[in-house]
Amino acid sequence: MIILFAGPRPDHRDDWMNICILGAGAIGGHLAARLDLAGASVSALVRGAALEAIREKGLTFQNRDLTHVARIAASDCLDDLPKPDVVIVAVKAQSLASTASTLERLAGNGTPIVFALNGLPWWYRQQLRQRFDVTEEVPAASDEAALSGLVPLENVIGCVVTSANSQTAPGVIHNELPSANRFVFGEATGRMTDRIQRLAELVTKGGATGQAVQTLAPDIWVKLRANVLAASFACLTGLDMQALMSFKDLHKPALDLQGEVNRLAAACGVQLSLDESTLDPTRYSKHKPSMLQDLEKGRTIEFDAVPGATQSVARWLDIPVPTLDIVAALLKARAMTLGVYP
Ligand SMILES: NC(=O)C1=CN([C@@H]2O[C@H](COP(=O)(O)OP(=O)(O)OC[C@H]3O[C@@H](n4cnc5c(N)ncnc54)[C@H](OP(=O)(O)O)[C@@H]3O)[C@@H](O)[C@H]2O)C=CC1
Ligand SMILES: CC(C)(CO)C(=O)C(=O)O
Repeated sequence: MIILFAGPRPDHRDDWMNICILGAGAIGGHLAARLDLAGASVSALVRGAALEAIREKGLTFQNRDLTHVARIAASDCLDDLPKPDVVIVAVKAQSLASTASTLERLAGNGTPIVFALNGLPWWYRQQLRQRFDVTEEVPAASDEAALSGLVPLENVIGCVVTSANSQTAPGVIHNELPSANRFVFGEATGRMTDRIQRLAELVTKGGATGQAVQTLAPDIWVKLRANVLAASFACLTGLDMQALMSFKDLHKPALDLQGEVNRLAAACGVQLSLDESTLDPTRYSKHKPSMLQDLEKGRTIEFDAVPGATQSVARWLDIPVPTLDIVAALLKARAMTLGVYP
């Protein structure tokens, strides 16, 4: 079931939902702005230069159609912020472990926690392990090891984000394509609930596309397939999305990679077909995928959550993924050489 909300922007503040964003970078900042525009009470658990900037000047969100300055409560201490009805986590996957004690505390109070990250989510990997009786141990340093057991699945809401953004200065978020901002919410338990419908409604009121779905797995796999391809190829070549897809020599390996991810998705119950339209450069902007943004800034890349986690599923299910293995090996070598592999 898919529920899509569309409605006018309200001119009043809804008091019924206090939403705390943990990690107000590109995606967390985008969501904070949308929810503020929708009238929710938004706060941010944020640190460093971004905290100073948001306190002094507010959080600035801009694209070619809109500039919005959200005056939101911000702190690096949860106790300073209003008690949240829901928390949205939008850190990089390799930073999830650093949020574990905060999330354990929130989950202990029964607070719903939305995970708005790329890659195969820790909670979905946990479900796949159980479903396929995977005996391989959970890697000790992984987000899955840090969070499973601390955050019960009843508290977990997944969010698949399709939206191109970057943080251009602390507390300043640039959104690349105003017409392509989609946030899909789904319960880890696979139920349709009021809370995911409310989140979708707020995001839509804030001017993006919000959806609530009963089963998030199809969206997870479609987005994973796009990221495995775009993020890996971009990091290997340094090209933005439009330039990448304009380079026709990449189309054959891109389709091979798509086919491999499709086979993994099918084994997990999600049927996908090859989508050649994703290779059309006119669909894209000059956005550099967030993984390339990190690589260029010398920050650790989301290798483990994106190509790495995809390879793990292939090994669990004994499905060959030769193209993915080559791409992942090259990416890992490049990331290690640059010192950005975890
Ligand atoms: N950027 C994009 O266009 C898209 C990104 N995504 C995905 O969204 C997720 C978030 O990415 P993105 O927004 O780009 O990442 P950013 O790096 O822009 O933002 C992450 C923020 O989280 C902060 N953070 C990390 N750990 C903590 C912590 N323990 N407490 C408080 N703050 C913390 C970081 O602060 P600090 O800088 O101090 O480390 C940073 O400000 C990723 O999984 C990404 O792949 C999905 C679709 C598009
Ligand atoms: C490519 C893109 C923008 C798609 O939403 C993305 O996921 C990223 O930059 O990480």
